[in-house]
Amino acid sequence: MNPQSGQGARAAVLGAGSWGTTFAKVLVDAGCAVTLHARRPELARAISEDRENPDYLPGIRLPKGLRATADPAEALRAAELVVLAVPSQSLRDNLVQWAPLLPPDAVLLSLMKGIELGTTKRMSQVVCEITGAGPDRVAAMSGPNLAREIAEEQPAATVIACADQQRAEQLQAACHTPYFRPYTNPDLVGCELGGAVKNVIALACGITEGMGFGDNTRASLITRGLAETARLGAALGAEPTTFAGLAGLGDLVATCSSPLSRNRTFGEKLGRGMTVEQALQTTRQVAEGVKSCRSVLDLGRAHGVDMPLTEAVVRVCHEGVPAAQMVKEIMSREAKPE
Ligand SMILES: NC(=O)c1ccc[n+]([C@@H]2O[C@H](COP(=O)([O-])OP(=O)(O)OC[C@H]3O[C@@H](n4cnc5c(N)ncnc54)[C@H](O)[C@@H]3O)[C@@H](O)[C@H]2O)c1
Ligand SMILES: O=P(O)(O)OC[C@H](O)CO
Repeated sequence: MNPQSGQGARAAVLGAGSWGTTFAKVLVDAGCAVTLHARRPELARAISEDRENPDYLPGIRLPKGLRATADPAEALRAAELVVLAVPSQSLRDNLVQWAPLLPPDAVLLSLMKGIELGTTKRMSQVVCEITGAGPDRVAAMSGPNLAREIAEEQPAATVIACADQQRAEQLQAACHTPYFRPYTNPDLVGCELGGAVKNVIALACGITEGMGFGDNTRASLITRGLAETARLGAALGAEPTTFAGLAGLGDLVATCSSPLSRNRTFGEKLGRGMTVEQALQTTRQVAEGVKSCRSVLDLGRAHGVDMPLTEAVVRVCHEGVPAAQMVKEIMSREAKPE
């Protein structure tokens, strides 16, 4: 990548779901040369030739310059920037296959919002572990970024988090368009935690929405969800101000409020009485919080952090506790100062 500016970088985007495809479009619109990797050849063909991803972004016209391939080696050839956009729990397996194909100096950008089950690692930690890349080459992007709105070029902002400020600025330049405004932040831990925990809180918001509760309930969940995210962040060395920013409050508000959110929608189905298995059958895209609620809770427990909303979501999603009982339990917790 050009050391002064990431503009015009050769980029590979691995994962042609809704966010990978949308971000590939953003990069093309910002002037990068982009190849998108889709697992299925027929989807790669539709993206390259019909300029549409009918499975994940139907009706969105993709830019002419966007090429897609089902061959990861072809996507990664001579890439200066490698963008990772697969479900969090499948990153490790995918990356083990892709690692030998990665150009040695490529910058690695994670778009994922989850915590790995079993290891409780953040996605950038998994990337460093599998690829051997140092923290100066690994970054994460997080913020209020519902894919479909951005694919429609509705204005939005985001955060590029990297320990290396110059790297963060390169990435900022690589994806800055008239409709997509990236900020930088050196707090990788805080930005990644914000993205992972908001999915869990969005599930809680969806559940209460499905039960028929309104805006006071949602605002209470957002605010107390932010409090437990910030507590976890403090225990892990994040900057408190990150949680007041786009990757914290910004993403919480967007995800907890939007009918486009897969996590909120999933929660709504649970709140209306579906089981997790029934809800899973109705959705093709990933709702990260369903799995990450357990790893977030494990992370909190390992650091002695109280995360009552996360715990409540785990109980509904994985322990068969009815949503109504969960609400009763949350509301009757010991009274305390804010
Ligand atoms: N969609 C959004 O609005 C959005 C916005 C910001 C961040 N994110 C995050 O980006 C990441 C990717 O999300 P997405 O929305 O693109 O997901 P998606 O479900 O729309 O697509 C997932 C993609 O990963 C691929 N994949 C590779 N290995 C897989 C496996 N083992 N199982 C399932 N799919 C596999 C799929 O083929 C598909 O192309 C998630 O962590 C999500 O939280 C999404
Ligand atoms: O659709 P969701 O719930 O995965 O949320 C998408 C984005 O993370 C919103 O910023």
